[in-house]
Amino acid sequence: MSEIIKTDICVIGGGSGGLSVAAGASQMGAKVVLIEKAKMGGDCLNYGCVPSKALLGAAHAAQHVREAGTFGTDATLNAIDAQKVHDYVHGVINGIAPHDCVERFEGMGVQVIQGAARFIGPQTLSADGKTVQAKRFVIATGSRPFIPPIDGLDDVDYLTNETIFNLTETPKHLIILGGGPIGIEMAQAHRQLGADVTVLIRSHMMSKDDPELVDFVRSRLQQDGIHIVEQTSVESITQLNDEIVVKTADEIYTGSHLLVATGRQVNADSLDLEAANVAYDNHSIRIDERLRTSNKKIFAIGDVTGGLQFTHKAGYDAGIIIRNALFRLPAKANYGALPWVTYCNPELASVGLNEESARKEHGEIRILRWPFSENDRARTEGKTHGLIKVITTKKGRILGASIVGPSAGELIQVWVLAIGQKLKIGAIASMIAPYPTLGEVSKRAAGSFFTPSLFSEKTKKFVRFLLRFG
Ligand SMILES: Cc1cc2nc3c(=O)[nH]c(=O)nc-3n(C[C@H](O)[C@H](O)[C@H](O)COP(=O)(O)OP(=O)(O)OC[C@H]3O[C@@H](n4cnc5c(N)ncnc54)[C@H](O)[C@@H]3O)c2cc1C
Ligand SMILES: NC(=O)c1ccc[n+]([C@@H]2O[C@H](COP(=O)([O-])OP(=O)(O)OC[C@H]3O[C@@H](n4cnc5c(N)ncnc54)[C@H](O)[C@@H]3O)[C@@H](O)[C@H]2O)c1
Repeated sequence: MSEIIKTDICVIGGGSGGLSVAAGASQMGAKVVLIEKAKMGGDCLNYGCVPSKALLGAAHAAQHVREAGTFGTDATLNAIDAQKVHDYVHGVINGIAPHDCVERFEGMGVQVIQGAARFIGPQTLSADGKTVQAKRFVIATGSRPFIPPIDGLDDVDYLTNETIFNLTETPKHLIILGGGPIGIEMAQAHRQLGADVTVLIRSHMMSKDDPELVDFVRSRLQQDGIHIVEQTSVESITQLNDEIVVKTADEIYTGSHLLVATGRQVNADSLDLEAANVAYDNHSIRIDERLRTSNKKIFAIGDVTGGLQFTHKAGYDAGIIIRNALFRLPAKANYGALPWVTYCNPELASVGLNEESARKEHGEIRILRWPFSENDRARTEGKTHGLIKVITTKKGRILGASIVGPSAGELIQVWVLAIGQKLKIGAIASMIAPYPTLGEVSKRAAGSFFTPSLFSEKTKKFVRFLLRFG
């Protein structure tokens, strides 16, 4: 007979979403069981956000040295030690890991089971030889790399986000399949760390972002020396000794390493969801606005629900779960003010509607732009490659904002607040921004909403009229 554990909440998956639910629920007095089959911290800590941003940190450090001459500094980049870069990346992971570890969660009162969970009934699951019965379940099992069915791919040694951060040598020539955030961040990181890089993309690079802003990223990557091939179709892949040969409809590419970054596959298939009456398909577990699955006692959050797949989205979902499952409030998820950022140089950050979707939803819109080349701080720092683009209604309600440029991920936050709080453009235009800061681009773009009426003939006439009275 297996041990039977009865609990208030059982969370499956110890990644960004699951850990947030477990920590919140246990600290608010619920009895919580957390089941994790691999590494605590999930993708973000071990194979995602943290190692990718640490690798980019190392790459940008190398690039700063290469570009130091612009500022009159005589610096030479002598060598990049790939083993030390690897150790740096893993040092960063190890530094954050205690925050997500089993001991910390057990210290909060969470019972952690290390094993793979699978449902054996609508309110029962099994993991590590134990049976767990819970009032509510939360599925937070994340996603894994989607491997496309390309002829020969299964027979070559390819990398994914789960293995690329283990490299201790710089690839001579890295071929990347995919031009989403993983492909683009990894392309720049490896190029700036000394590899030749070719990116092969079925559609356009960063297709979820505004093409006008993506142009800035594309030109910078090309300037870095990255070979980007868009709208191409990979027909076959073979390995000849140490060389990987990728054949497209028009060309043959030969590289030393291959990274597959062609999207994600949700981790739903091994949970025996049929036993729990939870509906799902290859792309996601089906949920309603309250993040309940087709079994109302079982919630699903984060990557496994498909759609937007970000750590802060999984964290936001966790808050919705706490309100629904613990406080019995009918809280609904609303992703209208959920930002996303690709952390290459220049960064590209967005929130809300883009130009195309805003036109579809609102008809007549206003588009406000301000280039970083007109920003004094960007000039002093030599970082003028970029643009802010803001979309409003005719009356000035903010619908969306995108920024490509230095620190875009930081600068977008004022727009996240504005959209979340339904502020009008005048709120940003009237903000006093310290001089000289990059953030002035937001104020200047917002201010441009009023330029046509403020400096119009009508205003001039009115001012001249008022001046007649002394
Ligand atoms: C290379 C890369 C870079 C990224 N960079 C960013 C970034 O900069 N910013 C950002 O916001 N997002 C980024 N992301 C996305 C982010 O990592 C994910 O959106 C986030 O980790 C999703 O959290 P989650 O809790 O849904 O899933 P995960 O963090 O993947 O956690 C799921 C956990 O469930 C476990 N699990 C699965 N099945 C079972 C089972 N049957 N039983 C028990 N446990 C199970 C897994 O082992 C895993 O630990 C990046 C992703 C990648 C791949
Ligand atoms: N900075 C961040 O927040 C960040 C960074 C990395 C990853 N992520 C998350 O991880 C998710 C997955 O990232 P991703 O880049 O793998 O996926 P993606 O779905 O965003 O992009 C997939 C890319 O692969 C291309 N593609 C698909 N099949 C192909 C084929 N057969 N040959 C060539 N190209 C092909 C597509 O055209 C597209 O460019 C992202 O959507 C995001 O949610 C976020």
